[in-house]
Amino acid sequence: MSLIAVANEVEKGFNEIPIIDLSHIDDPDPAAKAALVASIRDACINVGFLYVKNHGIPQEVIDGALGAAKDFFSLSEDKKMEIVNTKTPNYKGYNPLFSSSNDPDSDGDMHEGFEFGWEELVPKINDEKRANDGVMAGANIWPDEPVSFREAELTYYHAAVDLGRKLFPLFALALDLPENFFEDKTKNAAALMRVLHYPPQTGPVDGRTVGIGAHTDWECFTILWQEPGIQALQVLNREEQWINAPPIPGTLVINLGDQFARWTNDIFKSTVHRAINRSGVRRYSIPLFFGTDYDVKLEPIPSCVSPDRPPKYEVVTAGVYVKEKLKATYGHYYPRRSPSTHAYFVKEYGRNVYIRGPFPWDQRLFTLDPVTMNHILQHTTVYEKPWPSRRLISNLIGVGMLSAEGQVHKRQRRVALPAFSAQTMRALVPLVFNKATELRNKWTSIIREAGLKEGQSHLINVCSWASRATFDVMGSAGFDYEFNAIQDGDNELLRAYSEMFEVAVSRPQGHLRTTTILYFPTINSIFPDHTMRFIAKCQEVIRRVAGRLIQEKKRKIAEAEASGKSYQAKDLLTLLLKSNSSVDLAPEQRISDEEMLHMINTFMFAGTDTTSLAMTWTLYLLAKYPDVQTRLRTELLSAMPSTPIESLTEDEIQSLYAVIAELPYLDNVIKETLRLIPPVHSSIRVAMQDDMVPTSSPLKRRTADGEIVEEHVKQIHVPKGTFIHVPIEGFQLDKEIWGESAWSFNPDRWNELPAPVQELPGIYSHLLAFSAGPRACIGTRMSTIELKSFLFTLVSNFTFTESETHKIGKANVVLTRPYVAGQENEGSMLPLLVAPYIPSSE
Ligand code: HEM
Ligand SMILES: O=C(O)CCC(=O)C(=O)O
Ligand SMILES: [Fe+2]
Repeated sequence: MSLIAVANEVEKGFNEIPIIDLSHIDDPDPAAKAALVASIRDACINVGFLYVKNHGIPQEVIDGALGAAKDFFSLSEDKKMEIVNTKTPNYKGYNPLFSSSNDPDSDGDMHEGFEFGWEELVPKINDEKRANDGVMAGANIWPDEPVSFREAELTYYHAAVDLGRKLFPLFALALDLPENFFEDKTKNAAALMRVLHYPPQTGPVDGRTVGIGAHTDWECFTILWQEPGIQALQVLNREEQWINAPPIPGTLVINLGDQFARWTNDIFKSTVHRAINRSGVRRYSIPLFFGTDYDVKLEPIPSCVSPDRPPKYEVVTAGVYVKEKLKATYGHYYPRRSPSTHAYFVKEYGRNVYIRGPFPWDQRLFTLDPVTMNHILQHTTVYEKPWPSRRLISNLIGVGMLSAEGQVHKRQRRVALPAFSAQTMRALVPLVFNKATELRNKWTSIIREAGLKEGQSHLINVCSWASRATFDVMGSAGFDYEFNAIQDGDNELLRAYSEMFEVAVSRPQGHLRTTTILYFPTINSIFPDHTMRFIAKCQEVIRRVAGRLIQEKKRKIAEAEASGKSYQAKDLLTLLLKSNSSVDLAPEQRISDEEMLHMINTFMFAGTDTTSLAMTWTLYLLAKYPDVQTRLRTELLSAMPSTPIESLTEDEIQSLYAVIAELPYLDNVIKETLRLIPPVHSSIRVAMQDDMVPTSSPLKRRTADGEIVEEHVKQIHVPKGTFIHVPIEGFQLDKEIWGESAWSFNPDRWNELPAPVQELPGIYSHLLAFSAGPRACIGTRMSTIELKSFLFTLVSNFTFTESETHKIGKANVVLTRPYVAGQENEGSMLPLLVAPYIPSSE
């Protein structure tokens, strides 16, 4: 009977998973072998899953791998992040909680893992297998602790690979193929192994947050060890019921993957499965995925194809297939960890959660309740910025508005407010346009010098250019000073500022600080000596150069006044100085020259990188969503005057900007970027006294017998000293507030916002991106002018495309910055392919 006929006869689906005894695997008796093959064939055709007993992997080897895995996962997050998988081209190393999405519709898998591929236990100089294994190519990365980790995992790996090598002939026989059919296709053992850790999950399960989302495996077959005693794995049968696949002592699970389904034209099943750990304790599992060599073509075996069963799959190369899957699973353009962690908290514990920080005094309120957050951000005398984060900022830029509290802050904010009024901000428009045009010209000449032909594009690190541009704008709009950063960047003051700010986000152990700085601000508040000396040097330059600017300005204002005129410059410093000397200001409310310097520093610090990141992320999202880019460009071009921008008068620029400011799609695109990727990821406050805080969502509490009960209360008690996490991104990506599509980029959502959005505090379109209340951002208008003017100029003149070879990741290092995967140590970067826009090309 043909294989297809057999399949047709026995194909009946399943309600349980067969257990197959491998003790006869080497039995010379043909009948014993045939019986084994028949039972395997039945399992492969009907279930795609089977258990094997007497598999031959020694218990000590399993115990060793498990023990080392447990030790590894109990290391600190920072330690594990040293070998995070986005640093390698093929996702070897550590994948943090929620960083993978086996089910693309999920909110990320609720497990952390470690992945590696072929490697000899005793490394060989010329490891042919490793050199030849294509997709798996590139060295594994191992943690330096636990010290036995590499050896323990590799020992299990080789035992499992040996088992896999014995299984291939059985599968071949089950397919009526010669026993050695797969031999020349698996020379390099393209086997990937993962060790996985699933934290317990007790909150409601809604399919979006599960240990590992519903998926099929990608290779030929998987050898899966699961921790005894913990049910988590489930397999989907034909009736779409989830069948439990509990660990059975002494067995391993073998399940078939997509490569086999493709070889066999779906006669062998690659069955959907998932894992949810609701046991209340941690769970570990170890899958080893056994595929064919990289270059093997996944062509259907002739006996699996007939006129009635035509080929179901396009022929692809095995390695390419796995590579694509790896990218889809691990290569999100930004990690889902942070929003998933927030969603997980809400699901498990509700919208108001107390969490314990790393220190005994560190009790934190984590809230995603809009009513609670509004109270906290409005009551700035009760909720101050905690001293550790204030000290961090003050150490760098002095006590300016960002880090001051109480009377000092009030005084500074009062003096500064007039300088940021709508009217004075509008006066800056021509100056911002000048800078945008300068950047456009710079890019045009860079592209021209590259000698590009029509239709070609040039790789431009937009992140660095946006940063130069916003420094220039702040220099000239802020204090009438030309950094000339767009031109050459070689300016003493520019270097002092950028190097000093770099320190704030530097990488202490050669890896990025993640959100740690926000969650645990004390760790970073005390700089080591050599860093302090470096900062002192930068501060000395700033004091000298910027101090001189203040004195010069004061002299000019005084000179003008002496001659009966008023000094007419539009920069913030002039306005500040004027506002500070205004007759209605009592002398004790004036700020000193020293404080004035700290204000300048604060604007440099708070107003440049934030805006340049907003610009950078917008260009990135436009590259990522070409339809949005085209639609935006069409809108922008409709506002383009026939006269070149350079020849417009200041008044004409003002009228042009008045039109641009009202363009609806541009506005939507900017809002949507600031929502999806807010430059400031989160902030923190501390309660200076006991307080009763209003809440609009139930509190969850665990009773003595472990049950979770919900209490409907109107207020919660916040004791003095409690830290309050301000989850800016958390609110902006909340699916219960913004709807199911909250994590995707959709500028049109702003035409019709869901009702719960209106409840959000936030000074800018309900977003918390600029915060809310008396300590909200003072520069919202200024950054909007910058964003609109620059995007207008850049998007109408250039096209932006993602670079295939630069995978972009996002890290919260004080601000949310882009990094190129594998090049994190080179600093923040966002290379995009840029080409001049030629009207007929669209
Ligand atoms: C897209 C660009 C910007 C974003 C996303 C942004 C965001 C924020 C946020 C979230 C805060 C509150 C910080 C906290 O509570 O910890 C803040 C405060 C502040 N921002 Fe901005 N900002 C931007 C641009 C600017 C600009 C252009 C300036 C110009 C000078 C500026 C000056 C300030 C100042 C002085 C504060 C402190 C206000 C206070 O505490 O009274 N920002 N900003
Ligand atoms: O942990 C488990 O039981 C399942 C793991 C799995 O399906 C996978 O990693 O592909
Ligand atoms: Fe799987």
